Amino acid sequence: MSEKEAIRCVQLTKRFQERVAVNSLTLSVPKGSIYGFLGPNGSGKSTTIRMLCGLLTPTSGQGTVLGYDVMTQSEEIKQRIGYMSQKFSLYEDLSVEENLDFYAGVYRLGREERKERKAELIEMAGLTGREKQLAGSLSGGWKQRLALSCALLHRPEVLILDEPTAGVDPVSRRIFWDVIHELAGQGMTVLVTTHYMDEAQTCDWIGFIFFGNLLVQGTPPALIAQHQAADLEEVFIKLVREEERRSLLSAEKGEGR
Ligand SMILES: Nc1ncnc2c1ncn2[C@@H]1O[C@H](COP(=O)(O)OP(=O)(O)OP(=O)(O)O)[C@@H](O)[C@H]1O
Repeated sequence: MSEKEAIRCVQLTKRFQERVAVNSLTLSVPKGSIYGFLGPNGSGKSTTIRMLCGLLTPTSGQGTVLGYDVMTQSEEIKQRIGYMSQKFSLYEDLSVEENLDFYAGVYRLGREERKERKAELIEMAGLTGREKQLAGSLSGGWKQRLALSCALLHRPEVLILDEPTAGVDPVSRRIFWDVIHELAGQGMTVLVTTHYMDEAQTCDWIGFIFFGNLLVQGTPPALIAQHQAADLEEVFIKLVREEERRSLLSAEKGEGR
């Protein structure tokens, strides 16, 4: 693993019984970059993320996060990453501040650090004045920024976000992505899944996964040029159609997937 890589997977594979959810995935995320992980529903993005976070054991292959092995060093990884799952893990009956306190406790922050981080993150998320508001009464965009703040309390070096903006309005999405870019500008590595191509367009790197297979990886302009497409959405559609044609052909030849 190079010093410049934050995340590396080599032939990472996850099977659920007969189903191959992630098939021999090899990818690399440079430190300080934003890597957009794209693919249709059910293509293996969340499964990959769960393996990288140490929440799911790979069937085979290798994965490292900041040089730590996902198979054997998941505790070291968990201490150094911030993870936001598809369903924000907030306590709806706790206030903004109480949610932050809860996660500060999980990350075992000392009193002073807790106070300092809470103040910084409340400001960063634009939650000033809402400290006493119940998380359950916040709109989607605020919930999302609170969940991000909770994931950042322990100053992680890598941020892993699984569809953080699903169902959030365009203005909130824009504010959220401004924060993501600011964090990356400060050296944070971000791995993020999204179905929104306007968001993907602003990533430094893109990986497209389909039925567990990583089809392509590159910068948005390089992928658009390679596929002679107008934009990333067209690249995405072309890749999916090509794959569907290929799997149809192999099914006709009796090869199966
Ligand atoms: N715990 C599990 N047991 C069995 N199959 C699973 C499990 N988790 C995921 N799968 C299957 O693995 C495949 C990949 O799912 P995954 O959730 O990783 O896809 P995804 O790309 O994140 O999809 P989405 O965009 O809908 O979140 C799917 O076919 C899914 O049904």
